[in-house]
Amino acid sequence: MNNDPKIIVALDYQDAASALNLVKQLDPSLCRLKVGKELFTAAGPKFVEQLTRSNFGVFLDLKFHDIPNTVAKACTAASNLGVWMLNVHASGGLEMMQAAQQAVQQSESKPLLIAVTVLTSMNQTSLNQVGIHTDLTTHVMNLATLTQQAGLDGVVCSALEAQMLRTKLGAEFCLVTPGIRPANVNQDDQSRVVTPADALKNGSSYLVIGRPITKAEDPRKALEAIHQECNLAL
Ligand SMILES: O=C(O)c1cc(=O)[nH]c(=O)n1[C@@H]1O[C@H](COP(=O)(O)O)[C@@H](O)[C@H]1O
Repeated sequence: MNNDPKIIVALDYQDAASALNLVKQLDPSLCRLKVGKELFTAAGPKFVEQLTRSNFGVFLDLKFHDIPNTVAKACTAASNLGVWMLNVHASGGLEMMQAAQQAVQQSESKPLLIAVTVLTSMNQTSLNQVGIHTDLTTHVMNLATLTQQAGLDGVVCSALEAQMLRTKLGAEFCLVTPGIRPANVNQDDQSRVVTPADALKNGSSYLVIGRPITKAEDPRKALEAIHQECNLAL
């Protein structure tokens, strides 16, 4: 029995029924679940509570990015759902992240709070297009350093940056890495992709995986194959 599953399955579905159809094929010892903007908007907080009650660790991925007071209040509401992890955008700034962290620490359940650095769908060109001309890797490092300074538990980044962040920010800092693609699997809209085994070798704490599992003919088998590829306990 694995009490700290490394794989977080992204439940990117349009309704609760479709999500539950996948969840019933999975097991809390094999993975955690991520509820993002699509499913949360369609199925709401009650559905998140239903998942947390079913023993799965739930990562509520709403990537809050607003003024500090608004984000802090949103983090309180999210913490009260009993989730395991939630996130904000690091580019919201130091003050916003500190307010978010304070709200989480004042909650009863104190979930892990992490901040998104540069989305894995972005590359240097897309970063330049939004007016950021810093080298992408340096920008990730700057935002991750700011996140640590704000007292958060970790960041969302690409596993391409995990090694650098692990060395600079220490063993305890949580590195959550989406953009995971087993070899020979479609890259979809992701730009910065890494295989599951390489991501763990690079120092990722948790791998966020959506379509390679949810769109597989047999999602349970796809999840187990990733465990085997990474030598993770089944
Ligand atoms: O915060 C996230 O989870 C996230 C951050 C990021 O930089 N890139 C990224 O892909 N994600 C999420 O991770 C999941 C990746 O899904 P797949 O591309 O289908 O594996 C999606 O739910 C994204 O919303």
